[in-house]
Amino acid sequence: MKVVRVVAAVIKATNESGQPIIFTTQRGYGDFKGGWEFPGGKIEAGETPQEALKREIMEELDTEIEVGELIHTIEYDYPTFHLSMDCFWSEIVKGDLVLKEHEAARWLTKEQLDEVDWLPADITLIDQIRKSI
Ligand SMILES: Nc1nc2c([nH]c(=O)n2[C@H]2C[C@H](O)[C@@H](COP(=O)(O)OP(=O)(O)OP(=O)(O)O)O2)c(=O)[nH]1
Repeated sequence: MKVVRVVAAVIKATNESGQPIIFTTQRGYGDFKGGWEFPGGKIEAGETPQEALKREIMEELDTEIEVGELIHTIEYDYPTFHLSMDCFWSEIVKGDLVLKEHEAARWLTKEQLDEVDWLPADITLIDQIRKSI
């Protein structure tokens, strides 16, 4: 099966009440349109995962991020391809998260993590994030 190598940013910040919040975006096009995900995309030849992630977030959200630790590499079989997705903790360095490709975005507290319809591959990661924020 074809393997698709993707990187995704779990962007973390703090709300007015001091609670940790996580940024998520809704797909605006394609097979998974309407599903919620972590922004990111495919790694191009010659890039490290961290370089790819910084590039993708700049392209999609006009924002510079600092890429932190790897949370987990999701391995998931979709019907037509295998997804291998490195998910990194990230923080905003500069920019306003402008939605250039996505339909919508939300900041979620730990309690709100179940309020959106995650892409199938992301569900296992959500439990891990809930435990670690
Ligand atoms: N970025 C991202 N992709 C995800 C997540 N979960 C998940 O299953 N995917 C899948 C959807 C896509 O098939 C692939 C992501 O690649 P992509 O963002 O470059 O997808 P795309 O369809 O826009 O591809 P393309 O038009 O740029 O070629 O991984 C996630 O949380 N973030």
